[in-house]
Amino acid sequence: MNSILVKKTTDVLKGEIILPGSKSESNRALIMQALCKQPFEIQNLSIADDTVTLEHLLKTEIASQQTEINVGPAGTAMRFLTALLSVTPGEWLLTGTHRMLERPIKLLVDALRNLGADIEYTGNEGFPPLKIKGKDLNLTNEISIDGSVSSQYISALLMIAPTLPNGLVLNLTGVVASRPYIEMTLAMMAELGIEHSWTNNTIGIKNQPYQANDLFIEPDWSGSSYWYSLVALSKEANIKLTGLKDHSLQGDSVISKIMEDFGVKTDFLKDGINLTKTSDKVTVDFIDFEHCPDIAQTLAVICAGLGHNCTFTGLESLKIKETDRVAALQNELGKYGVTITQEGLNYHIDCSKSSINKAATDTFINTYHDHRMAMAFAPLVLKVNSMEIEDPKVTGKSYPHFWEDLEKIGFECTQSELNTTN
Ligand SMILES: O=C(O)C1=C[C@@H](OP(=O)(O)O)[C@@H](O)[C@H](O)C1
Ligand SMILES: C=C(OP(=O)(O)O)C(=O)O
Repeated sequence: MNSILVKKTTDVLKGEIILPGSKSESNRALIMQALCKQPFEIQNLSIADDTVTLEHLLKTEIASQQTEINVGPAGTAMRFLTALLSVTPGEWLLTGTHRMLERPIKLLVDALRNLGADIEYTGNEGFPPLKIKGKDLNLTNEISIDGSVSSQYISALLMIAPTLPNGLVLNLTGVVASRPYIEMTLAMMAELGIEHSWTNNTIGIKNQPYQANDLFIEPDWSGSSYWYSLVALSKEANIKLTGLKDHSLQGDSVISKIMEDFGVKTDFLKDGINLTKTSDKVTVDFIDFEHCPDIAQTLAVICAGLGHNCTFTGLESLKIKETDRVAALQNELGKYGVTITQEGLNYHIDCSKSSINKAATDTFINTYHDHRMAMAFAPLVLKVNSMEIEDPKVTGKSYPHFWEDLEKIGFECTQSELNTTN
């Protein structure tokens, strides 16, 4: 496996970055395109590996009735295709990477089975691979699902809902996590003419046709978080992120508000946003990530970089993502003496024994097949002089040109064959 040596060449960051399109918006657009009877265009589709994979699966493998459908590490593709293939005539084996086979899917499979789907586990009960026989789902049109584990299950059900003979009445139980992703799904469906009702915890969608309408994918706010981090950890910075808008479908756009408390100002321009560093002071010590789990790693590293003790909550879903992200953060921040300790649902980040900023340290960062581990840690180089990061290609999952963009604003990134046993 390769690694990348990242060095800073300046403390003053200036430049303009073009982020990839949102992978969440892109993957929804592709599923809806497959469900819509008339063609439409998707503009600014993400170049993320997960989106490229999903597009290939839909337009080539599923279209030509290949039986084995492998989503690789793409969680949304796994969950969205489980629902889509349940209503697509054919016999399918849906599988993914080793880690994907550890990511739970029982709640979604149970919900689909209650609607009438024919799905079997071919490995461990509750986990992919799944053997799916696609058919009409007409056992009932009203089901319940626990909303506290993954919003992806709910988005998957909602997207097929208008194609079900009697539509869908979906009751959400428990505390609904990652809610903005459900709102994103419904908002994009609305762009394609789909009406819904959402009263208390019940979402209703009648049987109705998707209506063709070209979709535009906004740049990725989750990917913007690494640039916010670079600005927060710099001495001086002025970075433009092209194309991002104030009113976004992406819940991770909340990063612009969160970062005000970390001394980063966001100016919304006609064609993007401008980030400037305004202060070294941090004015927040408790952050809830229940509705924006993908930016938790970024913020943990920002706190470590600024030597700021902080309590995080809403991290439950992090344990079932590309890796156990809480454990991964504990291991890698631990290399700098920063600890994360759990107390009930709260996680305390303690920098009192941190080696960051005290002396130049060359540390090897393991990435656990997780794009966000690599990208969340890279900005810390501003405080530690240089670091070596495992498996640079891992960023491809959402942001393939991340290292090139870092070089553009003045970092040296040198890829090398890894000869350690890390
Ligand atoms: O629907 C989506 O596009 C996503 C939903 C979130 O997952 P959970 O709902 O499992 O938290 C998020 O973490 C993931 O990166 C993308
Ligand atoms: C959790 C993520 O993706 P997924 O669940 O789609 O694999 C992510 O991109 O951070």
